[in-house]
Amino acid sequence: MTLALGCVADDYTGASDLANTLTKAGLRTVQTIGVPADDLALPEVDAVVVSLKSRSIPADEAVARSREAAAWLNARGAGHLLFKVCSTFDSTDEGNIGPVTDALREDAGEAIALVTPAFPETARTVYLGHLFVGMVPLAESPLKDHPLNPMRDSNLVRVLARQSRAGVGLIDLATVAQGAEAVGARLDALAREGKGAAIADAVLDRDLAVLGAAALTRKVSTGASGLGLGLARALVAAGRVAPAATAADLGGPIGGPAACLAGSCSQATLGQIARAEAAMPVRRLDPARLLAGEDEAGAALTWAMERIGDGPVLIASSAGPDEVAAVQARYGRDAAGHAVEAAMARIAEGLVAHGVRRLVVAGGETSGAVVDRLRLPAFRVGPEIAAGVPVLRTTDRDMWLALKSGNFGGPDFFADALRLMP
Ligand SMILES: Nc1ncnc2c1ncn2[C@@H]1O[C@H](COP(=O)(O)OP(=O)(O)O)[C@@H](O)[C@H]1O
Ligand SMILES: O=C(O)[C@@H](O)C(=O)COP(=O)(O)O
Repeated sequence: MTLALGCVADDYTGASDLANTLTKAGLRTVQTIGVPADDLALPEVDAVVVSLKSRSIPADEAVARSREAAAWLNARGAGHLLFKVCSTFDSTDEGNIGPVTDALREDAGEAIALVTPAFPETARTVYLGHLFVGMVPLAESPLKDHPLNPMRDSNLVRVLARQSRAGVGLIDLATVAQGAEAVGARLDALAREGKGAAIADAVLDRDLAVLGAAALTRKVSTGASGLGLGLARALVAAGRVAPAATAADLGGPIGGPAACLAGSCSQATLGQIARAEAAMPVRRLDPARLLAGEDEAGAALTWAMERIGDGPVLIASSAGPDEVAAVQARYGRDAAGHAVEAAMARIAEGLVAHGVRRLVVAGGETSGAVVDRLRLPAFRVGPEIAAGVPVLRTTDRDMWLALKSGNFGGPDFFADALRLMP
């Protein structure tokens, strides 16, 4: 297998978002969980997205795991390496986007990497280095209250500079509007000034096509699904990939019981859970009781088993910013997050042990915890449920999954997802 594009994603929902974008752009794509074992059988593909759970771990560990993934992809001839980060640039000043970008760029022998989280399809745009989420700057969006990575600075040149060894420059929209050569020249100029990364503006998909073409002339870039789209278009335009004529055959219906799990506390997910109440039984975990050592997971599982024969159920830990802050103040941010993730993973394991083969998970870290516990090695990518969220089919057994980024999906996401998972 010779890969046109190798991708290292810092979380599992982000990886399926990217795999969805690449598939839609015509690249045959597979998503693996972690670095694949040597004996994992993978179909012939143009792109592999290696999913890591490295967004919110110590930077040195994120660097080590990303390097391992990059080495696996490079050994399969990856022509270009994309480090997939969140379109809302989720990270803290202690890491991990800067350190991983520095490491992958240095390993590839490059002086500078192009970086952009722009993803206009989901209303993430970058102008003069400032990230906008919908109509507001990042620091005024709900991401300011993210439980693990509260984003309080919209200026990504500043954000990335605080995380990076080398300096960070800007490729502004006026330069992007001049085309890929102008972007390349700007990258060269910034590299001569000693910068190791450049935040690139992008507002429309056509800006991403320019950035993709410019990025492809180097070995490494960092971005969200939008840059993936740009790279995919550039690969097809350069004749390095023949766009797949038909979507991969993912196999027939699986049937049986279905369940949804939500650990995201994003505004979008909170709204989707409220809407789901009309369509299915919803059980809310009590994180305070869970952290106090009560068997919330066991109780939720018993509750689910009593109902799942009649239709899908939803179990959610999600809470609004005040409730999350109260739990974190008492138990600590990481301890609270890990305890809730562990409970979700245990519930998922119990559901699958009782025959659930259609599972929807909301939240990046939550999806990581669940998929790891279920030991799923890789996914093929199916139809899109909502922008950034595809249906996934496991490669080693008959199971449908949807891994939803907290922020993505329409108001009826849970019902929409289950409709596409027969
Ligand atoms: N009620 C809660 N209180 C505190 N933390 C929570 C609560 N519910 C979920 N969490 C934690 O918040 C984090 C949400 O992150 P994640 O699953 O990545 O969602 P998103 O996709 O919105 O970023 C997880 O670590 C999860 O365990
Ligand atoms: O780029 C994005 O916004 C998503 O692909 C993503 O990474 C989302 O992360 P979570 O919200 O933590 O799921």
